[in-house]
Amino acid sequence: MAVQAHRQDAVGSVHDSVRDREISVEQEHLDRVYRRLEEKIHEAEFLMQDAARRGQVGTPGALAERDAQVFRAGIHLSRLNNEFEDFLFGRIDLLTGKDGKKGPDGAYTAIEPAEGAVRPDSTADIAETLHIGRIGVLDQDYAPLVIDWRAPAAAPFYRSTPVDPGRVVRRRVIRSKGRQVLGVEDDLMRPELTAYLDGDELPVIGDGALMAALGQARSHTMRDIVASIQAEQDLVIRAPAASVTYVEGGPGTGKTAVALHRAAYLLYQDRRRYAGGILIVSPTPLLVAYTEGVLPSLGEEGQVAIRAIGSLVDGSEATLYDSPAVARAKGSSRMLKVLRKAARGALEMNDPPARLRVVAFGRRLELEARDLDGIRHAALGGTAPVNLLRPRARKLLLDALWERSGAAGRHSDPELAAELRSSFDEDITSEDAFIAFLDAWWPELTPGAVLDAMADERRLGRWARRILNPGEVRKVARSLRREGRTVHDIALLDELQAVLGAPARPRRKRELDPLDQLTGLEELMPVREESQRERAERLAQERVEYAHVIVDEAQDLTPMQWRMVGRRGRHATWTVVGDPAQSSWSDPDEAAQARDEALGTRPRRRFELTVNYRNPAEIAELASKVLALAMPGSVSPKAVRSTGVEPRFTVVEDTLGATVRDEAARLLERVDGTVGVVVAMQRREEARRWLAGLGDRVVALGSLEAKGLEYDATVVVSPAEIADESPAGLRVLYVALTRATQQLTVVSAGRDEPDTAGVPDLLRD
Ligand SMILES: Nc1ncnc2c1ncn2[C@@H]1O[C@H](COP(=O)(O)OP(=O)(O)OP(=O)(O)O)[C@@H](O)[C@H]1O
Repeated sequence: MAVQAHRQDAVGSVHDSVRDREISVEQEHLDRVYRRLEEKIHEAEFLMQDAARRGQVGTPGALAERDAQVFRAGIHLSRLNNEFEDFLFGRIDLLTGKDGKKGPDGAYTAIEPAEGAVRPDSTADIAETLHIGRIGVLDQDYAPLVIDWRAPAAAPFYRSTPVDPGRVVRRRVIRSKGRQVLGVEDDLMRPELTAYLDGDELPVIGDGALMAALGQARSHTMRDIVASIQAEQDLVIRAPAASVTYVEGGPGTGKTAVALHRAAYLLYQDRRRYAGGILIVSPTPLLVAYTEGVLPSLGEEGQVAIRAIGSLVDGSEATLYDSPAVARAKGSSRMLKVLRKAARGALEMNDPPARLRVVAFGRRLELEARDLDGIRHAALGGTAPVNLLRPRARKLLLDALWERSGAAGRHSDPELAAELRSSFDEDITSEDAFIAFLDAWWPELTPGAVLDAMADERRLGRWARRILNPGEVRKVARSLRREGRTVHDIALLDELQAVLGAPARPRRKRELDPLDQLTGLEELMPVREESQRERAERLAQERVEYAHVIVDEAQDLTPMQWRMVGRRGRHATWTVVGDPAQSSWSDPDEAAQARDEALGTRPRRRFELTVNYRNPAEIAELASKVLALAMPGSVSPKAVRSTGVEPRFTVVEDTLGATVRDEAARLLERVDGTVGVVVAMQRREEARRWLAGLGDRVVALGSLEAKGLEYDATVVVSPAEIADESPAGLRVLYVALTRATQQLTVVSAGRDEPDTAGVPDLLRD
């Protein structure tokens, strides 16, 4: 288990003066680091000025050199400025290592202590002290002042536990703001040891950095967890990027946090390889907005695109939700066949001409409907995408006309015959009538046009015969007639793009990371002119495939969505994180099959996260009742905190809206941060009106929108209504019940069948 015991009980209450002394020790170190950073900033500024001076020389070589220098200095400055805030957060005190080897960051590499490091009387000397931060800083002599949290030397900060301490004796979390150290908190990894640092006994301070972090009020954006990553999480973050890293864990186990930190780690560890980009697929735009700040806080953004599953196709943005029945049909792999038929059928949707009439070699030639049908049929027999079959169809038309012309037998000499044929083809294909015919008879189709064509129920009925039932056809067609696209439509559009073979976009130059691959001015210019964010957006738009794909909330991807995501990582390595117990997809087996197809035969390394850092035990226990119904036999993650506040149960008295509003207002008074009100999807709009005027600390969410988010307190409205809304309703309810970090109120209506204490049927033992 990751949460370590503290020696505070053993040593009694630590005297304030010891705490103050330790804070001032860290303050001294932080001051040194800042002095060094300032030196580096001056160096960078000097470089920029110097480079500007050189620019006046004006030779092409000098200009290129100037740009390179300005560029490097600019990056340096921007990194330093960005990471100035709160970038030193940890320290480890270590025993002498097994060998005396040092790594590139100047720290000793041995994981285990040297034989004699601990003396027979259980005393030892601290041989090395490392400070951990968001970036690495070396002093003038190349000794490490701060180790980058992603460097191998920093791993013991996260991995070491009292059970398996390695060389670590004391692990310290440093809290600082700007240039000031505010506090320190220690975990002792070898409580049995008396360790000495510079001749004095090693002091141990504090009552748990992790608990302090977990208890903090939540805002509308996620924070990084770089100072308190736990050992089982660190194993995932630093897992080698070969093939597929597959992570399962219950609500609040840090899957999203781990996925984001892993992206930062991979970039640090092999920037060149990931110049091909990292894609993070998130379930909703709300979760994208919630997590967007984490990577910049870790100093990474440029090469990572975080995109909602409904925004993966450029030019189309999902703005609507489908009803569960429609979602089930659209997400299912049955749609694959429907789309293939639609793509072919759509060629004929605009009443194509029934005959072709052209003049060649002064003769009128004609193909009748029956001929044309035969030709279309033969052309569609090819396996290529429909748009790319057009040249084949054109060729078959010309063949038929050639045959009809009777010119084929005119020359026995093959060369002359070929010449005749080519002038025949040229004659026809330059004719306006033929060009117009081809455009109408084999139009170039776009994914959007085909999807729109499926909105016609009769047409869709034809294309989906024996694949969707008539009820599904009616509902899907109706949903496609609405203004705007749903999240499931986006995967259909992407599939259609593959089926149709939409015209390939012009190839652009592969984006190189300028830090590693400084080759010429063309790579420098855009970087200096764009903000990091603009650059990330541009890269995301230009890229179709990525070097690494991270899928968050993977349990929710439908088979069609897996196909869409799979296309973006055909040659990628993958990190897939999810929790089957939270799946809102009705048929998890079908989705698992599609996932396996997307990931191919790549070997998988499985990891499990077992500790719930979000919910207090009181809330986790209530949620586990729904888990038992939704997925009998599954094990809830272990909650690390307890608040002593039991969930509250209320029954609607007057109107649902008034009760919910009162409960939300009550919670707003009790917590400092955010309040989330989770309702069934059909009540989303209504719920927003209920909360009008309560301020921006409170938000109303449909149950599917709550995915991945968290609030200080939540109101879950009518568990039965949420559970009844879809075949996966109980799992969706489990998600809703696990969003709060401090307090939970459950509001029940009649259909919840509350008992006298207000506890709804679904949440009773
Ligand atoms: N090591 C940690 N230190 C501090 N906070 C942590 C740590 N691990 C997770 N957390 C916090 O726990 C909360 C839950 O994390 P996260 O949202 O990543 O979990 P999740 O597994 O993705 O949850 P869900 O499946 O419910 O979406 C977040 O507030 C996160 O910051």
